[in-house]
Amino acid sequence: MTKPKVGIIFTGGTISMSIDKRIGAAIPSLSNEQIMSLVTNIDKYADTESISFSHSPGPHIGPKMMFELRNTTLELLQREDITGVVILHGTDTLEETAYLMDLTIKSSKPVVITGAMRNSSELGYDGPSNLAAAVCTAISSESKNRGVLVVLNNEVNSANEVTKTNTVSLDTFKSLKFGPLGIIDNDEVIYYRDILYRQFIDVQSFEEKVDLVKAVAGMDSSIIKFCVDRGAKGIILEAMGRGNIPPAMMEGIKYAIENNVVIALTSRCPIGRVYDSYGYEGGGKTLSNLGVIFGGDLPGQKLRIKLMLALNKTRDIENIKNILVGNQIKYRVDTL
Ligand SMILES: NC(=O)C[C@H](N)C(=O)O
Repeated sequence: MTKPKVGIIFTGGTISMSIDKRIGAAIPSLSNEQIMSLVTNIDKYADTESISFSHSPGPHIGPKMMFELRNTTLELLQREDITGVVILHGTDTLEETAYLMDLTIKSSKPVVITGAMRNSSELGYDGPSNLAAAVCTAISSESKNRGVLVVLNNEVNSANEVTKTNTVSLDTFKSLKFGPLGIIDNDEVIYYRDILYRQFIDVQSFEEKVDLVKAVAGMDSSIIKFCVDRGAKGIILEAMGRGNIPPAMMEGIKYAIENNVVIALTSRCPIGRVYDSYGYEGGGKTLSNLGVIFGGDLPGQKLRIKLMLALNKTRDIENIKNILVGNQIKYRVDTL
């Protein structure tokens, strides 16, 4: 019987690291072959093809590399002999890469991103088990049409929903509102729920100049003005609670909007949608009246990725709003 073939793209991250004795800290060091050799018995399940993309820690991967990785992934997905793609990635920026790829790849084949929280010098290195679980997920026909998936600690999460929640735990990737889509048990992926909609933004590039500003108690307008003056095209405002900011930031918001900088707002709370429910100075209503877009329930770093893509497609504020929070360009999973 022919086995399914999985393309495995290596980008770096802790899964490829060991402790360098001279530095006394972890750096990328394992070769692709060394990592693969630790995933014992995987050849019984799938044929694999390794693709070397980079040896980068997560924080060294920016939107440009994410987009290149998306292109490399697309090339693999277009091949008939490839059943699915697995990507090894540093966990620090994994959710941003996963989300960028989820929004820009329209394929029914599984794309699964994994990593590790412990490097290969540590007791309990979780790289091999995560990689094995990712391959099991990529070869399952059940994984088709579910968008980009994040697999660590034997859980499958949607790129759309997942975020890194814990600096050290193996169980760090969480879909905070509704939990994982499924689990990997006994080398098999079992789904408990589906995502209703996926979103596709048809772009070949992204707008680089999008900043993120977090609102803190007593903050003024200086950071927002700085972003505008150095050429930001968009700013993600990580506001307080339901979507409010200190009054002294209002001047900066007005300045940004006068200068055609798109402001999209999300909350610094880890769970919940933003809404313009407060009318006091700096409250959500005063922001939406100025033209600030209320960005749903995404964490700031993911809303930033989405705005970067949206700004590459259109500069029209209503169209941008539709891409960020509208329903019309979302497509049902089963239409693929
Ligand atoms: N666990 C990890 O992969 C964290 C590491 N700092 C990285 O993102 O490369």
